[in-house]
This record gives sequence, structure tokens and C-alpha cells, in this order.
Amino acid sequence: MASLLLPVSFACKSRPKSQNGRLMQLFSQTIRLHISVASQPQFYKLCMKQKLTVSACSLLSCRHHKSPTPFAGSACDPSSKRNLSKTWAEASSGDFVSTSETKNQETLNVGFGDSNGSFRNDLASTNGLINETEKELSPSLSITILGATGELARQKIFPALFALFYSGCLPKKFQIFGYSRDHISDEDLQALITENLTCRIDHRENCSDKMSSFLERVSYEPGGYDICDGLIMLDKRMKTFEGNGIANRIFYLSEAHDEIHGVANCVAANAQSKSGFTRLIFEKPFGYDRGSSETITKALLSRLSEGQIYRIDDLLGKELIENLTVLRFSNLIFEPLWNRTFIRNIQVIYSEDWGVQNKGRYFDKHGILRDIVQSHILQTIALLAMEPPVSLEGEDIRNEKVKVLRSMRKLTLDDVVLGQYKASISKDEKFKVAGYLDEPNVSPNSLTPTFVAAALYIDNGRWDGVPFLIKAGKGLIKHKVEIRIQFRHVPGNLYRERFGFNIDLATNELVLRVQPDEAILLKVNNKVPGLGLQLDSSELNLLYKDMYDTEIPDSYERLILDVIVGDTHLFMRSDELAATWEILTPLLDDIEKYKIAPELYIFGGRGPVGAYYLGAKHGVRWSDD
Ligand SMILES: NC(=O)C1=CN([C@@H]2O[C@H](COP(=O)(O)OP(=O)(O)OC[C@H]3O[C@@H](n4cnc5c(N)ncnc54)[C@H](OP(=O)(O)O)[C@@H]3O)[C@@H](O)[C@H]2O)C=CC1
Ligand SMILES: O=C1O[C@H](COP(=O)(O)O)[C@@H](O)[C@H](O)[C@H]1O
Repeated sequence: MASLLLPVSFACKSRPKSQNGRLMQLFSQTIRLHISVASQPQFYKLCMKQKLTVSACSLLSCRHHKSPTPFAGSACDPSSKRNLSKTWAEASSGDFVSTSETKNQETLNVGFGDSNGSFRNDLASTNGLINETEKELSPSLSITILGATGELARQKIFPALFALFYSGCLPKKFQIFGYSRDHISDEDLQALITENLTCRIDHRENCSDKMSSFLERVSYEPGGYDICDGLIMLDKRMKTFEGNGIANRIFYLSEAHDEIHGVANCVAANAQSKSGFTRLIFEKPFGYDRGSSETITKALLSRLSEGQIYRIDDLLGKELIENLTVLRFSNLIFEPLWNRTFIRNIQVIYSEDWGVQNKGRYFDKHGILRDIVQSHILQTIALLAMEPPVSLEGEDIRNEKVKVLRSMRKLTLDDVVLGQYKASISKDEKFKVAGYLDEPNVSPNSLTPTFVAAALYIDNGRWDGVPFLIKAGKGLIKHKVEIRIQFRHVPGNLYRERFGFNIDLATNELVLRVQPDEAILLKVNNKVPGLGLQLDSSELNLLYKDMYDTEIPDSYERLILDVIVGDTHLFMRSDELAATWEILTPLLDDIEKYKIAPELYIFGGRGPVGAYYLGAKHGVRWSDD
């Protein structure tokens, strides 16, 4: 019962006083009175009755469901995903605690909950007022962004942290430290990040107050990446902020990739917390091939424990990807069909209508296989194809993902089509569109692929013989990420003649549209209304923007929150990482060895025609065109 109610008190306590303040007060009193008897549906009704939707209950509890039966749990209530105290203890027990390793639940508490599982008023309030003793002893969270002046930090990480603060998802005692080589002041950094901070569209009260309150907690420390002096200074500054309470630390390594190694070493040696957890977030690329990735992993594991390493992949924080496991394991109608007997093929499509933008140098070295397939696509397939995990705990899910990845056949040139976008003329024929070779910092003779289509197979009992067709490319006609699951045709279908010879028309298809416009679509064969017996393929359409009147959080918000609460399931473990490189390295070696020239395709087109032949070879018709 308590866990059902946590989001309620959490949500409502963390709300600021607004014009709804009185209502809010009444409401939270009411909720507390109901604490021992209320159930989540009852709570929901209460919210509805009081017309306390988004504005009064915050986005956390009764916010988004038009459906009358929201499930327990809230956006930033970790217990909604996993059991808070359990997760906390387990995730932390794998963490490196350099001295005085007090690993019981309370000492490794993030400050969200106490050992009874009930929430204390530890969440960041907009006025941030806590008395001195409380300040000294309460658990703290320090988040350091290394590479704080960079594009990723400015555009994604700081805005995500602000959104978490805005949604009441950060503990009361938190501080954000920016770190990079530039000699700038706290104020300079605050000014730099302000332009990208926005309040949620669906509840914008006190936006500027909240921004100021957030910015007050952002400070800056200059320092290098490979020499540790800066991090030693930072450690001192953190200690001043942390006081004598439990000190939890997160380091987000968002500096230039070449520096990752040195920085991780410096953090591990000089800036780990002595009394709480220390977690490091790593950005892509996760190595270059099997060998390089293994070297990096070994170096990291010599300094840190597996539980401290969070390899972040923003695609995995998208709503529909998180929903994959929910869809599969909480609906009776899907899981029994989720195998080779009923599924004909699965297509994962990652199509971008832009080029490499300003990342020519990085992209030319890595290419589409490392940039998109190695993590985005293989992780998506792993979640899609894994066996049911023992539980929703991160490690249980990661155990299943690694098995699928290890059962995946190594890719070979025979089952791959590579492409590269070339210069073209705009549709109105008015201007020339740059090709890949015209991009800044790209070698003029580059053979780096900007497109790949490939057929993957998982050699296990569930998926034997089912092609997983993947397509990823830049400079294509559409901008979308989709997973398409095509089912087999109905045996002895009574209506077969209505479909002629085109069996594809009679195929049920489940489409998970990750972006844009998140949606779950199910294609079913249906009778066209009327006196005749005409059939068509229609869509049962769960379009999120029609169904839920809430803003979908950015994936960085979800993933950073996962790091805070120690939920590892969306982050690649070292053995998963090794398994992905096993699949790709032979192919990458051959591409380099034989200097495989990619098939050129027009920017803004459908990609190389070879992709269609590849589909045909594996009995698949791309269903996204
Ligand atoms: N941007 C994105 O969308 C994505 C980025 N990534 C990864 O995230 C990390 C950060 O990306 P992003 O912010 O775009 O990168 P930036 O190029 O903007 O660089 C980030 C920071 O790294 C430091 N830096 C830049 N060049 C060098 C250099 N030659 N030597 C040492 N330090 C340098 C800079 O800080 P300083 O002031 O100290 O010079 C800069 O603020 C990278 O590792 C990247 O691979 C991964 C996926 C997507
Ligand atoms: O990780 C990456 O993602 C971007 C696309 O990110 P999105 O959040 O805009 O969908 C992609 O363009 C880039 O190549 C890749 O490294």
C-alpha cells in the first residue's frame, strides 16, 4: 500500500505554492488522511473529482492518463520502476566505496527515501530552504558535467537536469558542477546554459523562479582532463557542499571522446565519494572495435566496479523503447506470439533526413555501423528479442539482453548493403545539396558509410530463421525511428482470394513508432463497411499525442534519473558491450580490408537500391516505404 501512495505525497509535496496553493494544501492533507486506505484508482478518482489533474497533482501522479486506471508509480518515484530500497542497496553494493564502506541501505541512501520506504521531505523545493543542521547531515547528490561547455552538455544534459529539478525529481540537497578547461566563472556557465532551459509546456507556473533556483545550484570548476589537479580541487569543493551527510556523486563524462580515459582515471583516483555512491556516465562511442573496446573496459574495471559504469544511449531513453518491455510482458496478446512460429520478420529502421551536421570528424572515423548500429539498434533488438527476465531489476534484464546478443550471428558482407549520400540538386532545382564528401572535416575520398541495411539472425530457439532487417541512414527522405514486426499470414485463410497473390497484404503488423509522433499501430485485416465483402488493411492506432495529454520527457531526463536511482537496465553492461563488438567486428574488419565502396544515393532519397535486393534475399519487403 505504501508504495502505491508514495508518488502521491512525493508529487504533491514537491509542488510549489501557486494560485492553486490552497487547493494543493487541501489536497495533500486529504491524501495524507487517505494514506492507509486509498488505492491508486481511488486516488485517481479523487484527483478527477477535485479537477486536480496536471496542475494540482504535478505531472507525477494523476497527470497523464485519460484512462481511468493509472498504474502505481510516478515519473521520478524510483519505486514505481523497481523497489527503491532494494534497488538502492543492490546497485550500490556493486559500487566502489573507497573507504569506510558502509553499505547498508540507509548509508547508501540517495536521500529520496528512508529505510521504512517512506518518503521524507527530501526533494528539491523551489525555495530550497533547509535549516543548517539538516543541511549538514542530509544526504546529498552532486552531479558533475565534464565538458560542461560542450554541445551535448548545453543542449541536452543541463536542460534534462533542469527538467528533473522542475518535476521535483532531484533531492533537496543537490548541486551541479560544470567542469571543463575554459576559465570561466559560475555566472558565465549559468548564462551559457540558460538559453536552453525550458519549463514544461503542460505546467509552466513559476518558471522563472524555478530557473533561478536551479541556476543557483550550478557552479563551475575549471580543470584539465588528463591531469588530475582540477578534479582534486573539485573534490574539495564538493566536500564543502556535502557536509557530513551521505554524499552521492555522479560524473557525466561529456568531454571530447579522446579524453575519456584520462578523465575516468582522475575521477576514480581523486573524486570518489567516501560515504555514498560514485557513478560515472559514459557517452558514445563505446570503443572502435572488439580490441579497443576491450582495452577501455579493462582499464575502467581496474579502477571502477561494473556497478559504477553507466554507458548512456539516448535512444534507449525514448518513451517507446522503455515501453517495449511493458508491451511485451504485460499484455497476454503479444508474448505468446513473440517467436518464430508467428513472426515472419522484424524490421528496425533508423532513418534521418539530415546529414552528419557538424560532426564530420567524428562520423568519418566511425561511420554508421559504429554510430547507430552498435548501440542504438543492437540494444533495441536485445530488448525486443530477449527472454522474459526473472524480474525488472536492471541486472536481470541485462542478463537476458546479453544472452540474445551472444546468440546473434556475426554480420558478414553478404548480408549488408552500405551506402553514402552524394551531392544532389534540391527538389525545386534551385540549389545544390551537399554530399557527404562535401561535409566539413570529412576526407575527400572517404569510403565511410552513411547508410547501412543488414540482415541479422538470432540463433536461438525463439528466433531461429527469423530475419531481423535493419536499416540506418543519414540524408534520407524520412526522419523516423520505427520497429516493425510482421506476423506470418493466417494459415488456410478463408479470405485469401481477397488479397490476390500478395500475401504481404494479409499480414498483421505491429508498428512501434519511436519518433516522431510516438505511436503503437497494429495493422489488422478488416472488412470495408458496406454490402460487399471487400477487405482492407486498417490500423488500430495508439497515437500518444491523442491519448495522453502530457509532454513526453526527453530521453536524457529518463536516463539521468535512472542513474540517480541506480536502475541499470537501459545501460549496456561490459559483457553486453563485448557481445555487440563480436557481432560487428568481423564485418568492420572486412570493410576496411577490402576497401568496400559504399553505394552512392541521393541526399533526401530512399537510400541505396541494394537495400531492396537485400530484403528480397531474406524474403522481406521493407514495410516503411
Ligand atoms: N553531441 C551529441 O549529440 C553526442 C555526443 N556524444 C559524445 O559526447 C561527448 C561530448 O559531445 P559534444 O558536447 O558534442 O562535444 P564537443 O565537441 O562540444 O566537446 C565537449 C567538450 O569537450 C572539450 N573538448 C573539445 N575538444 C577538445 C579537445 N580537442 N581536447 C580536449 N577537450 C576538448 C570541450 O571543453 P573544453 O572547454 O574543456 O575545451 C568541450 O566543451 C563526446 O564524447 C561525444 O562523442 C555522443 C552522442 C551524441
Ligand atoms: O546518438 C546519436 O543520435 C543522433 C540523433 O539523436 P536525436 O536525439 O536527435 O534523435 C544522431 O544524429 C547521431 O548520429 C548519433 O550519434
